[in-house]
Amino acid sequence: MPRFAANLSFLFADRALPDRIDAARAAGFDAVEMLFPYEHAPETLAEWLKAADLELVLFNMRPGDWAAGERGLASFPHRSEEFRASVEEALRYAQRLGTRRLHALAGLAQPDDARAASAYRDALAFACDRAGPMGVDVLIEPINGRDMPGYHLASFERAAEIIAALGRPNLKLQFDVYHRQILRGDVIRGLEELMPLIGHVQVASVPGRNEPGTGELDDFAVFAALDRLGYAGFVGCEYRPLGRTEDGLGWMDRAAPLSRT
Ligand SMILES: O=C(O)C(=O)[C@H](O)CO
Ligand SMILES: [Mg+2]
Repeated sequence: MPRFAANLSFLFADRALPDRIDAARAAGFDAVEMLFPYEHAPETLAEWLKAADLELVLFNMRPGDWAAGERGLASFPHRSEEFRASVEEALRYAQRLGTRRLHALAGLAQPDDARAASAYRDALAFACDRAGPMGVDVLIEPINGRDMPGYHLASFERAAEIIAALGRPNLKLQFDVYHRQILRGDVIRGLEELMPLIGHVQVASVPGRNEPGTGELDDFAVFAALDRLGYAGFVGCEYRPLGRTEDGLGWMDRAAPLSRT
């Protein structure tokens, strides 16, 4: 079964970050991911993670003013300096924390806005060229318009086209099973077709975005497909627990009965 990473922006969210880290370890995770690490110095985060023997496998570049509703900078031509600074900052964190995957959020701009599309490609090329020599992948994630209305990247086909067009080996797809099911369905076929492009997978039930196994999809069949396809990366648990996180982790025993100690 795949290796699961606890998303610390979603799981154990009723406590402070150091306690979330400890809780993830206590629950049997070896790896974690989070939306944004920037409230804490990288040295502090590195200490907390080391003490819990956890790997931080993914986080996002700064998205602009998240609290004000911004959802990324990469598709705004007039904010390219800010985007580039966010790449440098994320790479500083990644180097200190040993993180090999950074998600670049596109921002809220119509998918058919040609200036936004061109700025997005330029921004991704810059990020990849900076990250490549450091062994870091840049990820792009199609996000459904119900959760994020107006998001620039709302199509798996378009994500694949951008990856092909840019020709950067470290530009990868973040395949979130939850978004895929809402945007497109055909999840396992999507994994089969897109596997060579996939750098990270995330999971949550549909439609509730809760624990795997609580929605309309057979998430365990999806995990089995990842194994069959030889997926060697992580599956981020990016779901909203229905109750206390610990009380809802029974799905992990069903998914990977031998991996929790
Ligand atoms: O919303 C998601 O699915 C994500 O993975 C992003 O990081 C959004 O911020
Ligand atoms: Mg996601």
